[in-house]
Amino acid sequence: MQNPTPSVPTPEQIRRAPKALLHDHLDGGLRPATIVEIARATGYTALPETDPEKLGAWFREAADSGSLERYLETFAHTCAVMQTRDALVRVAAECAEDLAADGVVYAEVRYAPEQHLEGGLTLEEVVEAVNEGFRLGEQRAREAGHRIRVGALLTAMRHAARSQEIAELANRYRDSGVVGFDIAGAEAGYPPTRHLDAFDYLKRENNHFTIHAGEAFGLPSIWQALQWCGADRLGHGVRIIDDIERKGGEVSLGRLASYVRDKRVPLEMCPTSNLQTGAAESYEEHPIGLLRRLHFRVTVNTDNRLMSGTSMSREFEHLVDAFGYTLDDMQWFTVNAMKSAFIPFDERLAMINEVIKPGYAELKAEWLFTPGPGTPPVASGSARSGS
Ligand SMILES: O=c1[nH]cnc2c1ncn2[C@@H]1O[C@H](CO)[C@@H](O)[C@H]1O
Ligand SMILES: [Zn+2]
Repeated sequence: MQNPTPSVPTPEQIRRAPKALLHDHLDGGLRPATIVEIARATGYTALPETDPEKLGAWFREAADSGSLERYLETFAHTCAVMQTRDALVRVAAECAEDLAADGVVYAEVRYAPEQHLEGGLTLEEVVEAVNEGFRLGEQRAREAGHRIRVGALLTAMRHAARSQEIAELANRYRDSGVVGFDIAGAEAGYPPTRHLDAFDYLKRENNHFTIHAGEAFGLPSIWQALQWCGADRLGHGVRIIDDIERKGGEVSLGRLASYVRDKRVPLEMCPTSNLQTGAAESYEEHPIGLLRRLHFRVTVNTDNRLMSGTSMSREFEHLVDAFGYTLDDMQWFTVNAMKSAFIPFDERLAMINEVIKPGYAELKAEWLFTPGPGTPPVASGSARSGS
């Protein structure tokens, strides 16, 4: 038998492969059945569908509009059912369980605490409820035979004016479950420089942050996020492709693209989400293919599992179909993500060396133990030697 590697992984191998996720919205990943149940229990009557399957389809279709603004409108319904302590604990626990069942071993999950105050919770109570949910989900995952570690990123909404407050909140909880900060929401008209105070504060505190940039808006947004705000990572960053010129087989990088590659700035790419908001045309044409070839620090992410009907495994399946990626490529993306995580260096290294690499090594060795064509069938029943 020949070593079939490097071969295209099967969906089952993709699911079992250890994965690291840096960009996933808590309010973009609820189970449709949970939305329906919480809506019923809390008296929220504005859901467009009350059958879970139809509701899931509604989210995918409504988000599939080609515009980031329309995509974001769908979050009104998920946020509406995330206004009580119990709901937040439940949603966060299910998030950790769902990611773990999909083979995610490390996740940074983000949400905007300011969007969960309508039921009377304080910002602190929101953070504590979500943290409690993540711990519960990690424990349930362990009981089900999966290992996952989840950290929270606190998001400030870019159209609002609470970023300083949220940055302080992220700093206060940095040793208890919160690993960093982010800004999200409509990009056009709301440049990241509106929130310079918050970023300056976090830098002075030696804390970490990522910025949604270069998704619906182009290079100026990426440039500001990096050179004015000092972002550690870029949420999406797909438009960096606008600073890369291709003529025939020749590729040349502009100053900003060079900077991003030279400084190993992590790009949190979310292919399916980009197709829905119009930031990319198809998986085959998604900039991730070129950026990976050019050795940018690219990572693969889900963004919003509910709105995009996706999971980490599904994102990888699409990329495997489009680009023929192998387990080695998957490992490369996963190690990139782990290197770019906001937890301490020693923990990242241990995750790479003790969890991710052994996980891929095991999958890559599977061909050695699959029975070849000449293998005799296993005898069943009474055929015992010497009797
Ligand atoms: O792809 C995105 N781009 C910008 N903002 C987003 C995206 N996905 C979700 N959110 C926004 O982030 C908030 C906190 O999780 C969500 O409520 C949504 O408004
Ligand atoms: Zn996002």
